[in-house]
Amino acid sequence: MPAAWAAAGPRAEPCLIFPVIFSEVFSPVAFLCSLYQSPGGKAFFIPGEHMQDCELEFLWLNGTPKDLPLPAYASAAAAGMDVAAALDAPLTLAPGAIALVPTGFAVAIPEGCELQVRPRSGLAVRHGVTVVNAPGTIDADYRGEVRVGLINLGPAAYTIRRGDRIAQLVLAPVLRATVKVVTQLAGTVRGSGGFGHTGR
Ligand SMILES: O=c1ccn([C@H]2C[C@H](O)[C@@H](COP(=O)(O)OP(=O)(O)OP(=O)(O)O)O2)c(=O)[nH]1
Repeated sequence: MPAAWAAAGPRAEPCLIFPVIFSEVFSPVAFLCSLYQSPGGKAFFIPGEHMQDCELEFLWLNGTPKDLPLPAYASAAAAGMDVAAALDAPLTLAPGAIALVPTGFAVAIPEGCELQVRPRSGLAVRHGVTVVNAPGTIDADYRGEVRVGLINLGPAAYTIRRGDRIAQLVLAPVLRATVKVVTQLAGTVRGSGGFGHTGR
């Protein structure tokens, strides 16, 4: 995990220091979404116990349902919380069909983070049912119902029932850019080569 996030390097320094100072002083929650600046100038996420402190507020929109679980991690180190369909009636997705499936809740995400709506690999590989806009983005300032856009890419119709786990929610940090117009970009070896220019 830390290696996967390691990347920002010295140029990210100004935007990394603020969240650390801010979070350490004001918000233990936001701390988890912050980057830590090492003496060597490399940025990385602090692994370990801090990552378990982040609190997401969930609000059931139609009262707490007796039959639906809260989004939950299925294993000790799972990255995503499985989320269940809050359907009133079964929904059959014909091959090629898309449906927006309700979850029955809204969330308040710590500023500086997003929730990604990602497919469950079992559903995708076994039945071709996946998140059509994967990864869906739940913005920190969104207060509407979280919904999951599903598409059936498989050859057979697939029925989703209330309580079925349809996707997973992954909390992730957000870096926002300041856009600056320039007349020339710094040169690189790759230059404008892309779209397979290095071969198969
Ligand atoms: O899978 C998703 C994706 C988005 N949303 C909600 C939360 C998100 O904050 C909002 C807007 O999503 P997005 O910005 O991806 O959609 P848009 O088409 O650009 O809509 P908007 O113009 O409202 O931003 O819709 C979901 O509930 N599920």
